[in-house]
Amino acid sequence: MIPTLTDLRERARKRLDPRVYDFFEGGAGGETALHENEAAFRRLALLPRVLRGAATRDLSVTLCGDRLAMPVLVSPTAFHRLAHPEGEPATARATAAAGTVLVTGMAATVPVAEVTAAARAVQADAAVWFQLYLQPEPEVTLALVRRAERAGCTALVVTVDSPVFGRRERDARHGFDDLPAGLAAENMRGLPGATDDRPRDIAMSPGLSWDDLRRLRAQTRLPVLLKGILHPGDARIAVAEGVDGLLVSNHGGRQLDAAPASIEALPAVAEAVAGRIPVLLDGGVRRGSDAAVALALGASAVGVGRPVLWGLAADGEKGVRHVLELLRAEFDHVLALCGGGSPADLGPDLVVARGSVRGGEAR
Ligand SMILES: Cc1cc2nc3c(=O)[nH]c(=O)nc-3n(C[C@H](O)[C@H](O)[C@H](O)COP(=O)(O)O)c2cc1C
Ligand SMILES: O=C(O)C(=O)c1ccccc1
Repeated sequence: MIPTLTDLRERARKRLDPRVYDFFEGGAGGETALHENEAAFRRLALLPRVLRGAATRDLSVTLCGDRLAMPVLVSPTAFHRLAHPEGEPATARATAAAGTVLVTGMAATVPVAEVTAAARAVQADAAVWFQLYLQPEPEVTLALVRRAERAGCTALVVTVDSPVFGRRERDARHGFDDLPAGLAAENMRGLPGATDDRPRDIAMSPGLSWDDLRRLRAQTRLPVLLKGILHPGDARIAVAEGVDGLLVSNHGGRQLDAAPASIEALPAVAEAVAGRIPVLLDGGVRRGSDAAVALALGASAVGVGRPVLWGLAADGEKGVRHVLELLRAEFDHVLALCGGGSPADLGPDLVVARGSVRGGEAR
């Protein structure tokens, strides 16, 4: 039997300390946004087209100069060594083998240069992006950006949905508020606020504005994507500011619990952006069909967070390889069943609401 994501999640649950499993799995508040991310996909259906003559399929997409073998990438998640002793390098090898992008980040338990090296050992031109939270002191942010540049990262992903940290009730119940001895956010060493044996804490910065983003963009030649955009007004500002891409996300339901499902926020953001920059989506993507729905509604690619942690906890690099191969095979299959030969063949006319007799938008 080929394990599905559900099987890997169950294997992860059995292997992990319940406090760690709940840290990975949980959301903010009553976990409405977390639940809705998956539920909203189930309220949508694909209306397949037929006889389109797509004899072969090419799943690849190009994003900010990097070519991805499929429109599924690995969203940044904290602390991979909590899932598996090899941590981020194992994830990086599996992601490189799948030919797609790993977004590593500030909360990685292995330094970014070791993560990019692991990816490149598998695939010489493997793409690794770096996620960061802008720190209140611009010089600290700049030091992190230089680390990412030196490590060979090819884009920066600035997470903007976390002016304050989400209220995670599972973590509060367990009293889970620090990493076990021996694990740390390794990219935060040697920065102001760090000591010899403890890296600087990751600060959330409610005072940030578009000025801070402009400063960052003036300090680097790397493309900058914003992660955690939900409002079309912010998407319009981002385009006007010259941002290179957006990631529509409610942070996997871990920040604003009252936020809509990512897939429900996507159409208005895609409309505001009108194709000028790539729009990505993460949150609740568990099937190739979810990726296809997101692409049809205007995403250029999707990210997965928790499924990668399940694979990593269940079986290390091999588990992550398996997760990405399942999503690739399912997406390829759904594309074929929709009569498509490439991601560009998926448009909004293919998506309808379940439970409505006439279905969806006017076609
Ligand atoms: C355990 C965990 C840790 C995360 N850490 C980060 C992080 O450090 N930075 C960030 O921008 N997003 C972080 N996220 C959010 C993910 O990047 C992503 O938005 C989310 O997991 C996507 O939803 P999914 O898990 O349903 O695929 C984290 C998510 C999880 C589950
Ligand atoms: O962003 C997150 O969701 C997250 O869990 C986290 C935890 C510690 C540091 C940074 C992010």
